[in-house]
Amino acid sequence: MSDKKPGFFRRLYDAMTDEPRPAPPPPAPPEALPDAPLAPIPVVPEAVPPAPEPDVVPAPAPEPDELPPPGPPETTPDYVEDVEDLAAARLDSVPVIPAPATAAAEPQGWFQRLASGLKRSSDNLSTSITSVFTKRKLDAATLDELEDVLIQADLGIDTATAITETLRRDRFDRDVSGDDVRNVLASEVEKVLVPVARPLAIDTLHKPFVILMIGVNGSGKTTTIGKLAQKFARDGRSVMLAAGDTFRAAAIEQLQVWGQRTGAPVITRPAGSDASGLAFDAVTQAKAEGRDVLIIDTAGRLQNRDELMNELEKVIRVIKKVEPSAPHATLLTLDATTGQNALKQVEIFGQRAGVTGLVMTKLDGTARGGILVAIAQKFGLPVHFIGVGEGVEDLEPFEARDFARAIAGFD
Ligand SMILES: Nc1nc2c(ncn2[C@@H]2O[C@H](COP(=O)(O)OP(=O)(O)OP(=O)(O)O)[C@@H](O)[C@H]2O)c(=O)[nH]1
Repeated sequence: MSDKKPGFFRRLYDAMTDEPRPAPPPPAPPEALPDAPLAPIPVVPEAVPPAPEPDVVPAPAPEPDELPPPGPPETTPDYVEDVEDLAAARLDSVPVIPAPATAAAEPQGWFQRLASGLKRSSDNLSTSITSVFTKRKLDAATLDELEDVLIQADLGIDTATAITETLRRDRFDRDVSGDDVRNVLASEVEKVLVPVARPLAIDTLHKPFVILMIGVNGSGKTTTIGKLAQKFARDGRSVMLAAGDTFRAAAIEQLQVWGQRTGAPVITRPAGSDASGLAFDAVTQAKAEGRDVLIIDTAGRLQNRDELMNELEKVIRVIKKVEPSAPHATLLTLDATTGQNALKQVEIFGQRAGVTGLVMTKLDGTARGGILVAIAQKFGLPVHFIGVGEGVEDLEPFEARDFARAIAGFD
């Protein structure tokens, strides 16, 4: 960093935290790429409509008597909430671009879906960048303003600084257009994302390969399980699902519907049953049947609810009693709309449950997609998939370049 006066958000952040910013951990060692996808099998011949179907599955909102409400936890550090509030206030002043219609007349490619899903994030950024770079030579004040814009877009301090420092080095005192800035933005974001964009490798030596799906309430665990089951079934793998969200009857039914669609048997117990007992039975049965993949759902829990996190630890201990190497992947689903709170979720779930990879959902219709960059920068955890809608085709493996270009607003 130079000795320039930092921008407002940078100063605010620095004033509110005296925690040193940890260097991101080195990326995990490379894994073998997954097997090449096999030709689709006729397990699910019909097109799968967006899930859940309202007439079959009730809306998956948590039941107030049984679960804490979804949303940010009470333990969010003050500085995060303050920065988030200020950022939200600024972002709210930007015109809202409606979320893209899900039923397009022509089927879109993945990049188009990603770009239109991220349109609110990229439009907010582009609008703010354009307003900073109107007929100006690049000077220190402009760079400060740009840094604030990038921090407000949830990209994180380190990425914001990298972008402004690149511009300072290469373009200081020269005319710079919004497009120039967006190009630097795309390239710096891609640099951050390349090490974390790693496919979920299914190690066929494990039968079953056990995937544990965890996250806060409503973050998209069950829907993601359904989408993954569909992908695995298409790849010719035999999949079993375990309805480990035993808190909510609706979650059990929701998973059963996905099981019917994908041809995967679903292990269930009555609502209110012990989740670790169900996990034990599911691993035992999947082993006995020689299944390729077992995906275990869990109840949504806020990361600051200690007793619920204890329960999650117990589920993992019990799984290990049947298969010591399992779970082979512990995937944390993150709802992109929660913004800065997602950082806390990664930290605490990582400590308590040994998260091995991330799935970020709901990148469609949020202006806060930049948070994925801050998470990648801070934790270096693999990001396996991203979701930009409720339909089965709206979850795809995470690609650094596509995401970087989409968030910078390139088509
Ligand atoms: N727009 C959008 N909605 C999504 C996406 N992923 C999931 N959803 C929706 O988010 C809502 C919650 O998803 P669930 O899969 O039930 O979430 P969950 O984490 O299992 O919820 P709990 O069991 O309550 O913890 C559902 O209405 C999903 O259809 C996504 O990528 N985009």
